[in-house]
Amino acid sequence: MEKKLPSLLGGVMIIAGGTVGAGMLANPISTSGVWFVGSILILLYTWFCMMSSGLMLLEANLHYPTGASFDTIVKDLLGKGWNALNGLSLAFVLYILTYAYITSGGGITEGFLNQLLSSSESAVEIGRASGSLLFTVVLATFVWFSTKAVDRFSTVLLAGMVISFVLSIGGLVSSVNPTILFDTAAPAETQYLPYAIAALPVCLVSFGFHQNVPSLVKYYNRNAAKVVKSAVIGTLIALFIYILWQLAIQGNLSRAAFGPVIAKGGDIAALLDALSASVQTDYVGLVLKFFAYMAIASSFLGVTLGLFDYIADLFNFDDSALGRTKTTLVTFLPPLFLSLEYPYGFVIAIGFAGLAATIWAAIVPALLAKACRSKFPQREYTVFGGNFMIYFVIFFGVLNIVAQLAAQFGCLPEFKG
Ligand SMILES: N[C@@H](Cc1ccccc1)C(=O)O
Repeated sequence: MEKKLPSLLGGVMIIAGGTVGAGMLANPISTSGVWFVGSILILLYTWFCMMSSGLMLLEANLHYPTGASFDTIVKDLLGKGWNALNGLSLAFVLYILTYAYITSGGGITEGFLNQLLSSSESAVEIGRASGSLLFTVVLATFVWFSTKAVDRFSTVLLAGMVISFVLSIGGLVSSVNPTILFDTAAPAETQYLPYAIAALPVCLVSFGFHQNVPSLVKYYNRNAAKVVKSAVIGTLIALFIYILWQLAIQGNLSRAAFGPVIAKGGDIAALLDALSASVQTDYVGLVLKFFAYMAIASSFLGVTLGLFDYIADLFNFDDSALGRTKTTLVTFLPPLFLSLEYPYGFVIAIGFAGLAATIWAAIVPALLAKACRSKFPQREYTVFGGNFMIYFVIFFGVLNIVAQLAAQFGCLPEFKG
């Protein structure tokens, strides 16, 4: 008798949960130059390409035994060189995201503690470094303790995120101001289009979920139709949430008000403070801060758990208390030091994560699909659109790389608010 497969809902939640994360916090800032209408088009384009590349990964994955890792598949289909590049870009994304989460989580921790410890007579300033340190130590302890501890805590965070998102977004969406949203009060010569390209790599990060594809193949016992449906619906849910988020932020905070936030490297605490100042109710600003905080913490746990396992494997650290301590130090110390040295780098770091994620989450999956179509005559599942889609996704990947490099070398116009 065949075992019953888990319901579709489970897979949709795995994909939606893996996709939605702190990456979305950077979207309104990185798209402040093109503003709302342009940002929706960029999100749609990015969603379509990232969803398709996820399906290409699935196509390649199905030619290998269940549980086969990225490493096995890339080595077999594309060779050692690509595999090394793939592994490096993956590790880089995990490290740089950890740094981004520490800077932003540290900033919010600092703000909360300053508020909590200060009285009307004496203002307490614990400083950014203490905020980052505290944020990292508390969360890293969960990771050090066990995967199960991370799992439990993530579930609590996820529930908190859903509640606070609904509470704050409701208020913000109802107070959207069309003059701000469509920037109708801006002078006629205002330019938007030149800022479109720079937003791409940041949006790409917010649609990254590809590390979950192999687990889903296992979860549904190689039933391709279920995995496809989960990936499409799960990423559509993410798209819907991101559009609501754009509406809430860019409908309340004017384009010009992004200047000071950008000057602080797109610091999330700075964004939330600016927003609190422009919406009337204190309560919305506060709930939103909680939302952002939990989004950062849950992404932090997800990403660092992946990094932890990767490092333990790479250095052969065992699972004893001492082994786990070594792994914890190698996982968390480099990004922690970087964040103490450069505390305002959230959006810049997300952009770099986009550059590296382009390799393993867009270009490599397309190349894998292409290679497996010529290597294996038999096919269980083929992504729609034939070779055209392969080139479409590769073009998207190359465009993202060019965008990030051009921004790096100062060849793109920079929006400063
Ligand atoms: N999408 C995740 C980050 C991520 C990027 C790439 C791969 C996996 C995860 C976020 O928004 O936080």
